[in-house]
Amino acid sequence: MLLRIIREQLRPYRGSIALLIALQLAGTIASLYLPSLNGRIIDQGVARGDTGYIMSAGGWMLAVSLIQIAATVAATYLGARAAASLGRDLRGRIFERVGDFSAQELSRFGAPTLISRNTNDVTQIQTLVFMGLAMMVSAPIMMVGGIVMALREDVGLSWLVAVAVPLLAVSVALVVRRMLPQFHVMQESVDWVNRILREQITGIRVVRAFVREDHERERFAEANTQYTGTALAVGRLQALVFPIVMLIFNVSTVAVLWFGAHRVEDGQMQIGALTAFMAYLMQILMSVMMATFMSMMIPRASVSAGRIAEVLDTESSVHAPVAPVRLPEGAASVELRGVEFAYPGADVPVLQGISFAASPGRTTAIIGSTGAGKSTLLSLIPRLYDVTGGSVLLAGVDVRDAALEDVWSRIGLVPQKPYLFTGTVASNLRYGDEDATDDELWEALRIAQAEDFVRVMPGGLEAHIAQGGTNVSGGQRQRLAIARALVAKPDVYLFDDSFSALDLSTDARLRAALAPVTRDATVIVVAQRVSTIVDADHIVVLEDGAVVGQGTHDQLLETCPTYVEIVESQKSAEEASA
Ligand SMILES: Nc1ncnc2c1ncn2[C@@H]1O[C@H](COP(=O)(O)OP(=O)(O)OP(=O)(O)O)[C@@H](O)[C@H]1O
Repeated sequence: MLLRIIREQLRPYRGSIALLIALQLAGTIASLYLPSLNGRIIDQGVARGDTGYIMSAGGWMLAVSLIQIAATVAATYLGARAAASLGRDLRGRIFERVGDFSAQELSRFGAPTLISRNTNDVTQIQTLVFMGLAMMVSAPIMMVGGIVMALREDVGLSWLVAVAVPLLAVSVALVVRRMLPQFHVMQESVDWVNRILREQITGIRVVRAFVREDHERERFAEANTQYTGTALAVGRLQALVFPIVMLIFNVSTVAVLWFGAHRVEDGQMQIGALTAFMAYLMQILMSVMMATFMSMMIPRASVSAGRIAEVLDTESSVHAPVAPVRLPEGAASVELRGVEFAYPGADVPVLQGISFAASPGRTTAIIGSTGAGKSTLLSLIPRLYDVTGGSVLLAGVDVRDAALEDVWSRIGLVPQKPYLFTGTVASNLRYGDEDATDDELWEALRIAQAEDFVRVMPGGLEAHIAQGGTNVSGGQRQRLAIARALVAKPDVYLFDDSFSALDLSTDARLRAALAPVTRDATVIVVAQRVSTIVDADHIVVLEDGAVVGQGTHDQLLETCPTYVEIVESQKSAEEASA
C-alpha cells in the first residue's frame, strides 16, 4: 500500500529523482574518497615531511569536499522538493475524492478522521519520502563502499567491521522494536485527545449548561495522561539509543586503535591507513544507524498509507452517469415515483412508496412529525443520497441519468441546518452566483427579510462571517441561506424547515416576498408549522416514512386524520400560549 502510493505519487518527479540519485552517488563517492586521501596525506606527506604532496593532496581534498557539499545540498533540495510536491498532490487527491463523496460516505468516515488523514497521515508519508530520498540511496552505498574501502586500507582489521556492524544493527533494532507498539498507542492517544477537545469545543454550551465541566476535565485528563505516559515511554527508549550508539562507536574506535597500533608496530600497516580505516568504520556504522532509523519510520507510514488508500479507494455511492441526459431548459418539475429509501446498514427503509409531483409555479409543502423522513426525502432530489427504490424525476428526467452539475445547478437547497462559510456576507451570497451585483444581493436580502440586520452589521455586505456562520443567530443564518439560494435563481427551491427559527410575522412577510420571485419556479417547502404551509397549492402529509394524505389544506382537513391531528395539536399549543 505504502509502496503503491509512493510510486504513484512520485511518478511525475522521476526526472528530478534520477538527478537526485546521481547527486547522492557523487556525494557519497566523494565522502568515501576523503578518508583515504587523508590517510595518504599522513603516510606520504606528514610522515615523509613532503610539504608539496601535502599541498597538492590537500587541494585535491578541498575540491572533493566542495563536490561532496554541493552534491549533498542539491540532492537534499531535490528530495525536499519532491517530498513536498508528493504531499501537495496527495492532499489534492484526497480533497478531490472527498469532494465527490455523497452524504453516505461522508457520514461513514466522519469529518475528523478525513481531516487527520489529509493532514497528519500525509505528513507521515511525506516525511518518510524525504528521509528515504536523503538516506535510502546514500546509506547502502556508504555501507558497501565503506566496507570495500576499509578492506582496501587493511584486510587484517576487517573482522572489527564484522563484529561492530551486526552489534550496532541488533542493538538499535532491539530498542526500535520495543518502540513500535508504543507509536501505535501514541497515535491512538493523539486521536483520543483530539476527539475530546473537539467535542469540548463544539459542545461547550451543553457542557456548561449541564455543569459537566468537571466530568469533561476528568475525561481530558485521562486521555492526556495516557498520551503523556506513552510519550514518556518512547522518550525513555529514545534516550537509550544515543548512549548505545556512542558506546559501540567509541568501543569500536578503541578497538581499531588497539589492534591497529599493534599492526603498525609490526609494520603491517601505516598510520594513515589506520586513520582511514577508523573513518570508514564510522561511516559504515553511521549508515547502519540511518538505515535502522529509516526502517523505524516505515511501519508508521504504512498505517498512514492504509488510511489514505481507504479514502482514495472509496467510490462515491452516487455515480455520475456515463452518458448524461441533458435536462430541458427552463422551468423544471419534480416528481417522485414510488420512492423507497433505506439508510446504509438500516434494516427498515425510512421512506416507502412515496409518490407526488411538484410542478413549476406551485408551492408543494411536506409536513409530518419529527423523524417522519421529510429531510431525507428532500435530500434525494439533489442526489445527496440515491433512492433505493423507485425514482426521482427532475424536468421529466431521472436524476440518476443527468450530470450531477446539471442537477445541482437547477436546484436551490436551503438545508435545515444551513452552513455559512468563513468570509463576508457578500462572499457567502455569491456562492449562489459569482457575478451577482451588490444590488442583486441587497434585493435577495430584502426578500429573505435579512436586509435590516445586514445593514446594521459593521461593513454591511462586507461584514465578517465566522466559520459555519457562528457569529450570527440561528434565524439570521437561515435568512442568509435563503438569500443565498435566491441569488442563484434556481428553477427548483427546496426549503428544509427553513422558516422554523423565524417568528410568525417574519415568516409571513418572507413568504409574501418570496411569492413573486418564485412565481415560475417549483417550490418544495418542508415545515413543522401548519401556518407556514396553509396557503400551499399542494400539501403532502408524511407519517413514518409513508404518504398518508395529499391535497390542499381544506381538502386534507376533510380527508386526512393525521393532518387534522397536527392542526389540532398546534391550535391547542397556540391557545395554551395565548
Ligand atoms: N444519516 C442517517 N443515518 C441513519 N439514519 C438516519 C440518518 N439521518 C436520519 N436518519 C433516520 O431517518 C429518519 C428520518 O429522519 P429525517 O431527518 O428525514 O426526519 P425529519 O422528518 O426531517 O425530522 P425533523 O422534522 O426532526 O427534521 C429518522 O428516524 C432518523 O433517525
